[in-house]
Amino acid sequence: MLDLSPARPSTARGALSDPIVTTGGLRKSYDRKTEILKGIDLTIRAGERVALIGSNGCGKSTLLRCLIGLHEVSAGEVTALGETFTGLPAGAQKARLRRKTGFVFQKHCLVRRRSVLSNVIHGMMSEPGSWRAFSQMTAPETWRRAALEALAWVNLADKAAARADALSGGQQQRVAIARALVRQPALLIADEPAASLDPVSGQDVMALFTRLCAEHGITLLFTSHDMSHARSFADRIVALKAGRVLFDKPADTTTDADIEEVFRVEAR
Ligand SMILES: Nc1ncnc2c1ncn2[C@@H]1O[C@H](COP(=O)(O)OP(=O)(O)OP(=O)(O)O)[C@@H](O)[C@H]1O
Repeated sequence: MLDLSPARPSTARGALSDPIVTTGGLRKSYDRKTEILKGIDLTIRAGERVALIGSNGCGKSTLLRCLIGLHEVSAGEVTALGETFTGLPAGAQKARLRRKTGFVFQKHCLVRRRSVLSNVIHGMMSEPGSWRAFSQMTAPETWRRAALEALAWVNLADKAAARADALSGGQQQRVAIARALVRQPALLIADEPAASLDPVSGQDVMALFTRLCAEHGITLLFTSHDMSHARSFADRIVALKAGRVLFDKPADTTTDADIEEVFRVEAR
């Protein structure tokens, strides 16, 4: 059931909260020829909002997937949400990681013909008895209530009975956010969540989920090609270039020159 108490108190200014995700020397290759990530050392602390930036194909999505055990790490170690692993997490670790993590992707991947409410209930899939999350008809009452509550967070409670494909793209992305947050995960991973939206809807969606994460004490790691989103909605910006961390600094001290360097094409 959802905890509807006020947002958990944030860490006192200046004090460091506990690490939620740590990597040491993380390397990733999909084949023997190309190494995508060449030794990533990263720490993300509870309650932080971190933007991961970098040019197309630099490995942002690969890193996100390695952190939560969706892709195998070739070398190095990951500790995420209390689970430490090399390679891939063991089955039980993977299940625990999955339960504590929410995902939002560029393509919201809703089941088009199902109701908005059923789609949000699908967010319960990793819970024990997950078959019951298949539809609102089979879901326990507590899950239905949690899903309705999550829909209220994204201002779509009145659309609960509508078919998912009857909503606009921006509304569908808000449903995907409700689905990701319905279990109140400790960590929200968002891979270009606003990329398929128009500028105004994209801004609204970013503002909405960063506010919800802050209110519910959820740590946020998102990728974006929109530097205004990275600067406005993250506390920290981590830039990847050529398989390494180019910089990792507070968003409010990241300069235009820093950003230019991220996207500057090296002379061959
Ligand atoms: N499952 C996979 N199998 C093989 N290669 C992959 C796989 N996923 C990604 N890659 C390759 O890894 C590299 C990094 O891809 P990735 O999607 O992580 O980059 P990205 O920074 O997220 O890119 P974009 O900004 O374009 O989304 C690319 O060369 C891509 O082709």
